[in-house]
Amino acid sequence: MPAKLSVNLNAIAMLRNRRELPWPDVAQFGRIALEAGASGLTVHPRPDQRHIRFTDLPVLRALIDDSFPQAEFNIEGYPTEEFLQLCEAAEPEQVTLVPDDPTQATSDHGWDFAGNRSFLTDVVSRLKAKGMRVSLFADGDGNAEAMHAARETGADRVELYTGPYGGCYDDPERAKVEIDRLGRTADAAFAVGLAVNAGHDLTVANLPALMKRIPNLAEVSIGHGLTADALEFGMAETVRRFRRACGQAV
Ligand SMILES: CC(=O)[C@@H](O)[C@H](O)COP(=O)(O)O
Ligand SMILES: NCC(=O)COP(=O)(O)O
Repeated sequence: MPAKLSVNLNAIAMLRNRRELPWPDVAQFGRIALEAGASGLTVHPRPDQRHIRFTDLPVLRALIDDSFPQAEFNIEGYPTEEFLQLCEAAEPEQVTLVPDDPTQATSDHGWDFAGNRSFLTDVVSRLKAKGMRVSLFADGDGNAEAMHAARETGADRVELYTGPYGGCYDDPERAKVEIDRLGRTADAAFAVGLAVNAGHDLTVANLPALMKRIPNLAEVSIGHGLTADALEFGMAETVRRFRRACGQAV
């Protein structure tokens, strides 16, 4: 079964926020992704709104509802009261809870499930009562007990944090070690009845080996690598368009 692809729009939003201008248009890039067959859109609104702004959420919700009703909206973040209220207003199909500190540059670890059992159980139950699927960001460290504890919170899925694997792009031997750890974590998650997502620093180059070890991955969410490829593969045509606008014969 192929994994679903949810396109993370944070990097597009970060480019937009460099200027007080409405481009690149986050919703337009979401539309392009969904027209190209992506299964859904992911955003990770951080408290300082440095990339996704809270006002992006209803726009993306409307895009999916009006034009891509089969697609899913996935909102990721640390479950503050503000974040939970944003989710309740945007009604994403999936919420991915991430143990981020507000000052973190990006997500870099999964939950301590045992240490946050009661907090996570309350949050999961609040979101599920409103019909949202809940996924919990998890280290891919092969810890089977952590998957038991994740299951006990009532969550539906875990999202394996693949950053350490993504960081092995120039070290195939270390990549094999990380794949093995991620694979053992996924096995433990499946054994307790959790479905498994994965994300962070995934690329066209590193996805196939991950899919081979975890063929039942439900979904991958990808932003940074996918946006980098979009720039690379769209650059030549864009330069030609600008040359035409300069009056050049192209
Ligand atoms: C949970 C996760 O791995 C992604 O959401 C990642 O944190 C993207 O966030 P940034 O785009 O802010 O780095
Ligand atoms: N959940 C991970 C995600 O949405 C995207 O992470 P990245 O591809 O931007 O590293």
